[in-house]
Amino acid sequence: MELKIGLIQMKTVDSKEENLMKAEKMIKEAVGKGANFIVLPEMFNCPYETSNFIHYAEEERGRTWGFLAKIAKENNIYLVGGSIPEIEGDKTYNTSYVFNNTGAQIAKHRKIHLFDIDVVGGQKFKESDTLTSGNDLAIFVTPFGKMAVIICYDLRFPELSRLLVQKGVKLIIVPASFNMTTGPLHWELLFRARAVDNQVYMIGAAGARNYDSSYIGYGNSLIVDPFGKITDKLTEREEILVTEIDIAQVEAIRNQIPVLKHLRHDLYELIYKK
Ligand SMILES: NC(=O)CC(=O)C(=O)O
Repeated sequence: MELKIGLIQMKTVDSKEENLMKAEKMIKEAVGKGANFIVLPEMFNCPYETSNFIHYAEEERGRTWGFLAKIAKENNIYLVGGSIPEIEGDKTYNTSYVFNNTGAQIAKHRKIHLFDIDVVGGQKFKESDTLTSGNDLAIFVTPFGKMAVIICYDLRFPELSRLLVQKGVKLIIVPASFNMTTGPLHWELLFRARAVDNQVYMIGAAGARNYDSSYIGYGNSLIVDPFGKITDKLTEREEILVTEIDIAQVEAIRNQIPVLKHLRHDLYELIYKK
Protein backbone atom coordinates (compact mmCIF):
# COMPACT_ATOMS: atom_id res chain seq x y z
CA MET A 1 0.00 0.00 0.00
CA GLU A 2 1.27 3.50 -0.88
CA LEU A 3 1.63 6.00 1.97
CA LYS A 4 -0.35 9.11 1.10
CA ILE A 5 0.08 11.57 3.91
CA GLY A 6 -2.26 14.46 4.68
CA LEU A 7 -1.21 17.40 6.87
CA ILE A 8 -3.98 19.51 8.39
CA GLN A 9 -2.82 23.09 8.98
CA MET A 10 -5.85 24.45 10.83
CA LYS A 11 -6.53 27.61 12.79
CA THR A 12 -7.53 26.98 16.39
CA VAL A 13 -10.15 29.09 18.19
CA ASP A 14 -11.37 29.29 21.78
CA SER A 15 -14.02 26.56 21.45
CA LYS A 16 -13.22 22.84 21.58
CA GLU A 17 -16.30 21.89 19.57
CA GLU A 18 -15.52 24.37 16.79
CA ASN A 19 -11.96 23.06 16.62
CA LEU A 20 -13.19 19.47 16.33
CA MET A 21 -15.65 20.45 13.60
CA LYS A 22 -12.90 22.24 11.68
CA ALA A 23 -10.56 19.25 12.05
CA GLU A 24 -13.24 16.89 10.75
CA LYS A 25 -13.99 19.07 7.73
CA MET A 26 -10.31 19.36 6.80
CA ILE A 27 -9.64 15.64 7.39
CA LYS A 28 -12.51 14.78 5.05
CA GLU A 29 -11.07 17.12 2.43
CA ALA A 30 -7.68 15.36 2.73
CA VAL A 31 -9.36 11.93 2.51
CA GLY A 32 -11.15 13.16 -0.63
CA LYS A 33 -7.70 13.82 -2.10
CA GLY A 34 -6.61 10.26 -1.35
CA ALA A 35 -4.80 10.66 2.00
CA ASN A 36 -4.63 7.43 4.03
CA PHE A 37 -2.46 8.76 6.88
CA ILE A 38 -3.41 12.10 8.40
CA VAL A 39 -1.62 14.34 10.90
CA LEU A 40 -3.12 17.17 12.95
CA PRO A 41 -1.11 19.97 14.61
CA GLU A 42 -0.02 20.43 18.23
CA MET A 43 -2.86 21.41 20.61
CA PHE A 44 -5.37 21.31 17.78
CA ASN A 45 -8.42 21.36 20.06
CA CYS A 46 -7.25 24.24 22.27
CA PRO A 47 -5.60 27.65 21.72
CA TYR A 48 -1.88 27.27 22.53
CA GLU A 49 -1.76 29.22 25.81
CA THR A 50 -0.64 27.80 29.14
CA SER A 51 -3.73 29.10 30.94
CA ASN A 52 -6.01 27.13 28.58
CA PHE A 53 -4.48 23.71 29.00
CA ILE A 54 -6.13 22.82 32.29
CA HIS A 55 -9.59 23.96 31.09
CA TYR A 56 -9.39 22.00 27.84
CA ALA A 57 -7.75 18.92 29.36
CA GLU A 58 -9.44 15.53 29.06
CA GLU A 59 -8.73 12.08 30.37
CA GLU A 60 -7.73 9.38 27.89
CA ARG A 61 -10.84 8.05 26.08
CA GLY A 62 -12.53 11.45 26.58
CA ARG A 63 -14.36 13.64 24.05
CA THR A 64 -11.46 14.35 21.67
CA TRP A 65 -10.01 10.83 21.94
CA GLY A 66 -13.40 9.37 20.98
CA PHE A 67 -13.77 11.85 18.14
CA LEU A 68 -10.34 10.88 16.72
CA ALA A 69 -10.95 7.13 17.03
CA LYS A 70 -14.30 7.47 15.24
CA ILE A 71 -12.89 9.60 12.41
CA ALA A 72 -10.00 7.15 11.86
CA LYS A 73 -12.41 4.21 11.63
CA GLU A 74 -15.09 5.93 9.53
CA ASN A 75 -12.55 7.14 7.00
CA ASN A 76 -10.34 4.03 7.06
CA ILE A 77 -7.21 6.11 7.79
CA TYR A 78 -4.25 6.16 10.14
CA LEU A 79 -4.56 9.30 12.26
CA VAL A 80 -1.98 11.13 14.37
CA GLY A 81 -4.20 13.29 16.52
CA GLY A 82 -1.80 16.24 16.73
CA SER A 83 -1.78 16.81 20.46
CA ILE A 84 -4.26 17.80 23.15
CA PRO A 85 -4.02 18.56 26.87
CA GLU A 86 -4.45 15.24 28.68
CA ILE A 87 -5.25 15.02 32.38
CA GLU A 88 -4.32 12.07 34.57
CA GLY A 89 -4.69 12.42 38.33
CA ASP A 90 -3.39 15.87 39.26
CA LYS A 91 -1.11 16.17 36.22
CA THR A 92 -1.71 17.58 32.73
CA TYR A 93 0.34 16.51 29.70
CA ASN A 94 0.75 17.63 26.09
CA THR A 95 -0.27 14.32 24.50
CA SER A 96 -0.49 12.89 21.00
CA TYR A 97 -2.66 9.82 20.35
CA VAL A 98 -2.17 7.69 17.24
CA PHE A 99 -4.98 5.53 15.79
CA ASN A 100 -5.00 2.88 13.10
CA ASN A 101 -7.67 2.55 10.40
CA THR A 102 -9.95 0.49 12.66
CA GLY A 103 -9.98 3.29 15.23
CA ALA A 104 -7.73 1.47 17.71
CA GLN A 105 -5.10 3.50 19.57
CA ILE A 106 -1.64 2.22 18.56
CA ALA A 107 0.63 4.80 20.26
CA LYS A 108 0.67 7.73 22.62
CA HIS A 109 3.34 10.38 23.13
CA ARG A 110 3.50 12.82 26.01
CA LYS A 111 5.78 15.75 25.10
CA ILE A 112 9.11 14.92 26.74
CA HIS A 113 10.79 18.34 26.62
CA LEU A 114 8.59 21.16 27.88
CA PHE A 115 8.74 24.46 26.03
CA ASP A 116 10.07 26.94 28.58
CA ILE A 117 11.80 29.80 26.77
CA ASP A 118 12.34 33.54 27.21
CA VAL A 119 13.88 35.20 24.16
CA VAL A 120 14.92 38.83 24.70
CA GLY A 121 12.53 41.02 22.70
CA GLY A 122 10.73 37.92 21.42
CA GLN A 123 8.76 34.86 22.41
CA LYS A 124 8.28 33.88 26.05
CA PHE A 125 6.46 30.68 26.99
CA LYS A 126 6.46 28.38 30.01
CA GLU A 127 4.67 25.09 29.47
CA SER A 128 5.90 23.83 32.82
CA ASP A 129 3.60 26.37 34.55
CA THR A 130 0.72 23.98 33.83
CA LEU A 131 2.13 20.87 32.13
CA THR A 132 4.17 17.85 33.21
CA SER A 133 6.65 16.18 30.87
CA GLY A 134 6.35 12.62 29.54
CA ASN A 135 9.02 9.93 29.84
CA ASP A 136 8.30 7.42 27.08
CA LEU A 137 9.13 6.93 23.43
CA ALA A 138 6.16 6.57 21.04
CA ILE A 139 7.21 4.14 18.32
CA PHE A 140 4.60 2.27 16.27
CA VAL A 141 4.48 -0.12 13.35
CA THR A 142 2.25 0.47 10.33
CA PRO A 143 1.91 -1.30 6.96
CA PHE A 144 4.03 1.59 5.61
CA GLY A 145 6.96 1.12 8.02
CA LYS A 146 8.08 1.92 11.56
CA MET A 147 7.30 5.46 12.69
CA ALA A 148 7.43 7.64 15.81
CA VAL A 149 5.81 10.79 17.13
CA ILE A 150 7.55 13.57 19.00
CA ILE A 151 6.02 16.98 19.79
CA CYS A 152 7.37 20.40 18.74
CA TYR A 153 10.15 21.38 21.19
CA ASP A 154 11.21 17.68 21.29
CA LEU A 155 12.56 18.34 17.79
CA ARG A 156 15.36 20.48 19.23
CA PHE A 157 16.94 17.50 20.98
CA PRO A 158 18.96 15.46 18.45
CA GLU A 159 19.48 12.67 21.00
CA LEU A 160 15.76 11.86 20.95
CA SER A 161 15.47 11.53 17.16
CA ARG A 162 18.70 9.51 17.03
CA LEU A 163 17.35 7.17 19.72
CA LEU A 164 14.19 6.59 17.67
CA VAL A 165 16.24 5.88 14.56
CA GLN A 166 18.44 3.45 16.49
CA LYS A 167 15.21 1.60 17.25
CA GLY A 168 14.37 1.27 13.55
CA VAL A 169 12.16 4.31 12.91
CA LYS A 170 12.06 5.54 9.30
CA LEU A 171 9.63 8.43 9.59
CA ILE A 172 9.29 10.90 12.48
CA ILE A 173 6.07 12.85 12.83
CA VAL A 174 6.11 16.17 14.66
CA PRO A 175 2.84 17.93 15.51
CA ALA A 176 4.14 21.41 16.29
CA SER A 177 3.53 25.08 16.85
CA PHE A 178 6.65 27.18 16.35
CA ASN A 179 6.20 30.96 16.60
CA MET A 180 7.23 34.17 14.88
CA THR A 181 10.48 34.45 16.88
CA THR A 182 11.84 30.94 16.35
CA GLY A 183 9.98 29.81 13.23
CA PRO A 184 11.68 31.94 10.55
CA LEU A 185 15.21 30.88 11.57
CA HIS A 186 14.82 27.49 13.16
CA TRP A 187 11.79 25.64 11.72
CA GLU A 188 13.19 24.38 8.42
CA LEU A 189 16.74 24.17 9.79
CA LEU A 190 15.75 21.78 12.58
CA PHE A 191 13.62 19.54 10.36
CA ARG A 192 16.33 19.35 7.72
CA ALA A 193 19.05 18.76 10.32
CA ARG A 194 17.17 15.85 11.94
CA ALA A 195 16.45 14.39 8.48
CA VAL A 196 20.09 14.56 7.36
CA ASP A 197 21.53 13.37 10.71
CA ASN A 198 19.32 10.32 10.73
CA GLN A 199 18.38 9.78 7.08
CA VAL A 200 14.69 9.65 7.90
CA TYR A 201 11.56 11.38 6.67
CA MET A 202 10.61 14.27 8.95
CA ILE A 203 6.98 15.41 8.91
CA GLY A 204 5.99 18.71 10.56
CA ALA A 205 2.28 19.50 11.05
CA ALA A 206 1.75 23.04 12.35
CA GLY A 207 -1.32 25.10 13.14
CA ALA A 208 -2.22 28.00 10.83
CA ARG A 209 -1.09 31.47 11.87
CA ASN A 210 -3.67 33.34 13.92
CA TYR A 211 -2.97 37.02 14.56
CA ASP A 212 -5.88 37.16 17.06
CA SER A 213 -4.10 34.72 19.34
CA SER A 214 -1.64 35.63 22.13
CA TYR A 215 0.73 32.99 20.67
CA ILE A 216 1.20 33.59 16.96
CA GLY A 217 2.12 30.31 15.27
CA TYR A 218 4.50 30.10 12.32
CA GLY A 219 2.58 27.61 10.15
CA ASN A 220 4.69 26.27 7.25
CA SER A 221 3.86 22.56 7.72
CA LEU A 222 6.37 20.55 5.74
CA ILE A 223 7.81 17.24 4.63
CA VAL A 224 11.56 16.66 4.47
CA ASP A 225 12.98 13.59 2.75
CA PRO A 226 15.90 11.46 4.07
CA PHE A 227 18.35 13.44 1.89
CA GLY A 228 17.36 16.66 3.69
CA LYS A 229 15.25 18.10 0.89
CA ILE A 230 12.00 19.92 1.64
CA THR A 231 9.68 18.14 -0.78
CA ASP A 232 6.43 19.86 0.23
CA LYS A 233 5.58 22.93 2.28
CA LEU A 234 2.50 24.98 3.13
CA THR A 235 2.26 28.72 3.72
CA GLU A 236 1.10 30.27 7.01
CA ARG A 237 -2.58 30.05 6.04
CA GLU A 238 -5.22 27.45 6.84
CA GLU A 239 -4.74 24.70 4.23
CA ILE A 240 -4.06 21.01 3.72
CA LEU A 241 -1.19 19.17 2.10
CA VAL A 242 -1.64 15.72 0.57
CA THR A 243 1.31 13.92 -0.95
CA GLU A 244 2.72 10.45 -1.53
CA ILE A 245 5.80 9.32 0.38
CA ASP A 246 8.19 6.60 -0.75
CA ILE A 247 9.59 5.07 2.44
CA ALA A 248 12.03 2.96 0.38
CA GLN A 249 14.01 6.20 -0.05
CA VAL A 250 15.25 5.82 3.52
CA GLU A 251 17.19 2.63 2.74
CA ALA A 252 18.29 3.99 -0.64
CA ILE A 253 19.89 7.06 1.00
CA ARG A 254 21.37 5.01 3.84
CA ASN A 255 23.04 2.72 1.32
CA GLN A 256 24.54 5.63 -0.61
CA ILE A 257 25.86 7.58 2.40
CA PRO A 258 26.09 5.00 5.19
CA VAL A 259 26.61 7.37 8.14
CA LEU A 260 24.55 5.20 10.48
CA LYS A 261 26.90 2.29 9.74
CA HIS A 262 29.91 4.55 10.23
CA LEU A 263 29.02 5.50 13.79
CA ARG A 264 31.93 4.86 16.17
CA HIS A 265 30.09 2.96 18.89
CA ASP A 266 33.54 1.97 20.17
CA LEU A 267 34.17 5.66 21.00
CA TYR A 268 30.75 7.01 21.96
CA GLU A 269 27.18 5.82 22.42
CA LEU A 270 23.66 6.97 23.20
CA ILE A 271 21.85 5.11 25.97
CA TYR A 272 18.08 5.04 26.59
CA LYS A 273 17.70 4.83 30.37
CA LYS A 274 14.23 3.36 30.54
N1 LIG B 1 6.20 25.34 20.81
C1 LIG B 1 7.23 24.51 20.99
O1 LIG B 1 7.12 23.52 21.68
C2 LIG B 1 8.55 24.74 20.38
C3 LIG B 1 8.88 25.99 19.67
O2 LIG B 1 8.05 26.81 19.33
C4 LIG B 1 10.31 26.20 19.41
O3 LIG B 1 11.11 25.31 19.76
O4 LIG B 1 10.67 27.23 18.86
